[in-house]
Amino acid sequence: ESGKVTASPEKNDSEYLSPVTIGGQALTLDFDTGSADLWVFSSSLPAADSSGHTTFDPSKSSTWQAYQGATWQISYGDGSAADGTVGFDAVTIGGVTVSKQAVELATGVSGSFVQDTQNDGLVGLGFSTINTVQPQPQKTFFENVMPSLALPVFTANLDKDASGTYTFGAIDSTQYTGDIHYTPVDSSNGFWEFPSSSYTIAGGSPTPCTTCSPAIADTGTSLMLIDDDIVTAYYAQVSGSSLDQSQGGYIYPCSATLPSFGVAIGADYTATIPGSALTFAELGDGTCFGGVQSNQGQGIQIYGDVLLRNFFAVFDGGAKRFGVATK
Ligand SMILES: C[C@H]1CC[C@H](NC(=O)Cn2ccnc2)CC1
Repeated sequence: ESGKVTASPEKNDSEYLSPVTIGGQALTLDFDTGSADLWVFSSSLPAADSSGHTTFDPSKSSTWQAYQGATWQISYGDGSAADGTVGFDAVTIGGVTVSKQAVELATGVSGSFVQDTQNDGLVGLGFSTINTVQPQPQKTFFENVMPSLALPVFTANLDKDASGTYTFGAIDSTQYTGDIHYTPVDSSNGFWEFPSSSYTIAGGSPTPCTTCSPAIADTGTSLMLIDDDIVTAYYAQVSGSSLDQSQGGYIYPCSATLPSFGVAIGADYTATIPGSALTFAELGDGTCFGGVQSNQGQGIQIYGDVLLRNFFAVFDGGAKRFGVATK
């Protein structure tokens, strides 16, 4: 089997939201390859926290099975967090169903989730070694459905300020051009992680960097969070740019011309993003906030939506590899 769903961008393409049905209830969730918990706003949340959101009410699902005593709590790279209880229910994405998927009910959510009223929760598409359910980590939707998919893959075809597609179980050749360039994935940290040991700024042949941190493909992160030395070298090419503490990153006059930025996807492909696609947001006073920002020395580079929306991306759970193609 295979299925596809729309991925609709929020403002500034900060996240992409997709329709999911759980126990017959429709919610709008953020597919996140950088985590492995499927959690939803629940009817047990305080009304002040769930106001504006669609909530899942287990008492209204005839197929809900509570997982007595199980709990979960997660915190994300942007400082957001959520926690709660667990059960099992039928989860359908694009017509593909897992009959007994672990569904984590939020009884607590941090402020940024409360405010993001279009987002009713997350579908983690990382590896279940980082699932936070206690006493027993639970498998992701993709891990559960993989054996019944025509191909053990899902693809992300995100777009700039336009709806894209997530597809499970097929690689739709109408969604990309040329070859798909794959790299093996090291899933030992729970991420779609691969080496990225060269880069380009303003084109040219790639600069090797033996000290460059490995990278992860993370649909749940808006920006590209890159090793500090590379980010410094990038904005040295942007006239009028500066590191603005209050905004929390590099800003520049929106009239500036940004150089292209290319990053290695494994050993033999450089994914190059044109400068015109590297602004994340206009701050409203003629300055712009860059899509390339520092990873604050985290020892991992996070290739989020600023990269992914420029390519067709393949997450291959069968061969444990990640691939990109132009489109
Ligand atoms: C080390 C990495 C740090 C960045 C992590 N990404 C996220 O936190 C993405 N996200 C999801 C919800 N809100 C933000 C992935 C791990």
